Amino acid sequence: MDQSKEQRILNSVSYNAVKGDPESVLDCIDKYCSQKEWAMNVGDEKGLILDNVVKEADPTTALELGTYCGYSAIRIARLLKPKAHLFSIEFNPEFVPIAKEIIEIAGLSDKVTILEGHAQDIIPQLKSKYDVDTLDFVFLDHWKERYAPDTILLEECGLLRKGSILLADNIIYPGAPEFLEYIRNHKRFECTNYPSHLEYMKVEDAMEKAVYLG
Ligand SMILES: Cn1cnc(CNC(=O)c2cc(-c3ccc(F)cc3)cc(O)c2O)c1
Ligand SMILES: [Mg+2]
Repeated sequence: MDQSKEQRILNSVSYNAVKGDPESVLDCIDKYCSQKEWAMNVGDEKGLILDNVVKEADPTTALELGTYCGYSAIRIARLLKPKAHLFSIEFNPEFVPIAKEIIEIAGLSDKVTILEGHAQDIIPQLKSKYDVDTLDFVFLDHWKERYAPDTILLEECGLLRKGSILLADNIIYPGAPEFLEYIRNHKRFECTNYPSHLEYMKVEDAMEKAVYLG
């Protein structure tokens, strides 16, 4: 059977990246996806925004919705302090083993736990099954129409605390209008918009940061 695009990305990383060097894995994926095959990694331009917000949050416990090939998990995990940890939820069973392998090549397997399943099923288990107290940082990059309901679910599960930082990808393209409406009209969130571009394209996109006020 033909290899998938995601398998080809893993092949490229496995062949070209320096084992244990997250930067070289990121550079390899960005090179492959800008020169060979486009893929929906957050990419280098929006990746810098992600880096800055992670540095601002300096999270002990972080959550990512939408692992895909592990690119943003590596961007986040490489900035985490020694005892900090990232949980990343991915529903597509084809992506999970590829992301695990790419994160292993980056040398970050100890800092990232990939949870396979739908966010709405796993979020309610984070406290009981994964010993999570509250989340310091959440990166939303999964199905765009799930951003709003899953944000509400995070709050309902008591996973957000005063100062928790949410960052959402693809606010413009593909777009997350319900999320934007929800987050900007609820007094419990303080929002900041970061204009950017769709990964590897000249198409306009943006990220939205929302700080939970408790
Ligand atoms: C299958 N699947 C597993 N996870 C997801 C959630 N992510 C997205 O849907 C997603 C899509 C795009 C995108 C797609 C087509 C296009 F023409 C332009 C942009 C970009 C992104 O950054 C994304 O995060 C989808
Ligand atoms: Mg995205």
